[in-house]
Amino acid sequence: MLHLHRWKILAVATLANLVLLANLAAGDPKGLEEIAWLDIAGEGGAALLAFLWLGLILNSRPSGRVTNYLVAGLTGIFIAYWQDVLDEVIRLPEAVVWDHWVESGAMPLGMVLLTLGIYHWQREQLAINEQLRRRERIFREHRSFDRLTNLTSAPYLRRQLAMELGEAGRAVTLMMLDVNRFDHVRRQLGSRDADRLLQELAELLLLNLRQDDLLCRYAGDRFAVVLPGTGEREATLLAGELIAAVDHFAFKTRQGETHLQRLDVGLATARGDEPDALIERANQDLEARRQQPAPA
Ligand SMILES: Nc1nc2c(ncn2[C@@H]2O[C@H](COP(=O)(O)OP(=O)(O)OP(=O)(O)O)[C@@H](O)[C@H]2O)c(=O)[nH]1
Repeated sequence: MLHLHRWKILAVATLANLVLLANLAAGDPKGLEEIAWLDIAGEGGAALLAFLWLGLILNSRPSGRVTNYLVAGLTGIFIAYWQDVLDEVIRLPEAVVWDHWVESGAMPLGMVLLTLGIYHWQREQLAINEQLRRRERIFREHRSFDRLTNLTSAPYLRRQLAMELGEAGRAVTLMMLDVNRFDHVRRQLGSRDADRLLQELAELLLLNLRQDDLLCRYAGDRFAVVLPGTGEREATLLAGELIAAVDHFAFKTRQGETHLQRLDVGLATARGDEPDALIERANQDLEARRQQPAPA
């Protein structure tokens, strides 16, 4: 990500150099015996840490308002400490006052901007968490994520189901979704477009689910949805909505051709099952529905 922010990095480096040049132009280097090394270590260490935080922020964030606040805040803090360090090695004449402004002005300004940045960052994170809910539901475990779709995988599904099924008195339905004849689709489109189709289908399904539902990639072209607090009737309605959404999804191949696909669905509402038994029933239901003739 650092390459996205090269202007910001250049601006901070230029500012630090300007402060150094202004100190050199206005003052004289102190003798070695005058230097308080402990102060240099403390203030220099703080400047270095502020610079390191700046690098870490820039390396992990896209451009935008929140990043600008964080960078401006940390730059203020870094410059204040940098001036502190320069004060230790360069003696400025009594008449010079701007160094006090750099030190005492940049620090509180930096703190205010950093606080604003952290406040907006927190709001941004809450919004992202809301979006991630349908992928993660209750806990976050990044080793469980499927690289292609960014959805969680079958072991994660089992753990979530175990938690849901442990909650007495609450209906839970498991929905299995499978792309019809995906093997044929993969041969027709090629692996790269088939990969992209799976990714886009995952996004489409997420968009059509409710806040508390959990979508996982069960295996290959099979997805699973945990529907908490949902009985058979409601789950059937939801399944119909997902089928309709996929029916109307006009996937575009890299050649710009339209490809249409169909989703097969299986449902199983928990009746005291263990996770594996519920998954098995949902898979069986999917296979049984496939055998039924398609509605005219
Ligand atoms: N491109 C791509 N293909 C995948 C991926 N995972 C599984 N597949 C392919 O998905 C196909 C799944 O085939 P099947 O299990 O026969 O399922 P199907 O063709 O949908 O058959 P039905 O389920 O009976 O409709 C295989 O060709 C796999 O190679 C993936 O991540 N990317």
